Amino acid sequence: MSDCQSCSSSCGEGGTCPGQAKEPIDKRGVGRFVAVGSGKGGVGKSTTTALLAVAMARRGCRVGILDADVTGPSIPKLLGIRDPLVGTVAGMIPPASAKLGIRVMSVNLLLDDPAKPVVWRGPLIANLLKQFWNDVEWGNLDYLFVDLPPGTADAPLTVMQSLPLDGMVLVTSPQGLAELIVEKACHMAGMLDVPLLGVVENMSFVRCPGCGQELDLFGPSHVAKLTERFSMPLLGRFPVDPTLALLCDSGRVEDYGEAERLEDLASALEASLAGSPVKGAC
Ligand SMILES: Nc1ncnc2c1ncn2[C@@H]1O[C@H](COP(=O)(O)OP(=O)(O)OP(=O)(O)O)[C@@H](O)[C@H]1O
Repeated sequence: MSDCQSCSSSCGEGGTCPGQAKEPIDKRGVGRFVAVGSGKGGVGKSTTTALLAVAMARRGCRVGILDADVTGPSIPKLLGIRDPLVGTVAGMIPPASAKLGIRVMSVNLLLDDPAKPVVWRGPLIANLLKQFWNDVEWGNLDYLFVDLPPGTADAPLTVMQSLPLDGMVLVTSPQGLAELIVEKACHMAGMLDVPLLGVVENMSFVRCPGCGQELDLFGPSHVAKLTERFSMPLLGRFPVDPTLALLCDSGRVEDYGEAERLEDLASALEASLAGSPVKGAC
């Protein structure tokens, strides 16, 4: 937690000051800690988080996903994980494991009924997110992806301040509104000193099943403006793909067949991360 006594601000927020310097946090056995955020909800942030994890797991990397979207957790559903988790006597919780060995922690794996909503105020959610890092036996991982809650409010702020992030991947879609809101998330990352690793444009186009032509379902892309403005790379573009939607709905996102697109995504992220030394690279 930050120390308000050492801060010149009079915001009265009690430990959530965005401008305050972060104390270094031990990354334990995690090589790369990557947050995935969007600003706007519904653009495919969780799907992209899962695809990033799948791309790295297919390369033989040890991968985890910390589902920080406490009020809208969807990672277990995407990966077909249903069994609730049980803590050990020592108070630590082993994460769940998906088909490719992707380790997962999500609030939905702690609820008796995953359909019940988590109706908690900000401080409770903030504490849970810290426990997801401190009290989970993640073990040694090459990549830990964090599916951030949408927006720029309390919960994403807590994650970005209390986890040892190497950087953040932004997910957007071609709609003007999504681009505008993702800019806010970019500014937030800048305020918190979290490096922007790049942007993934999801739902970029739809391929005509008849002639194969790419159609701009949501209008022309604005992603080049975004990458230029914030000096970050475009990590990948994903089409609106009914097969992907079906795989997500049936908990089989790990079976997504676009091997080349996923490999390109993994390479682009790896290149973006290449600036700083890797611990436990796969
Ligand atoms: N490229 C795509 N093609 C087809 N369907 C997609 C694609 N990307 C995401 N979807 C579908 O869109 C829905 C929303 O995706 P997802 O949950 O990843 O969004 P989100 O941004 O994480 O949402 P929230 O902000 O509510 O957490 C899901 O049903 C998912 O299967």
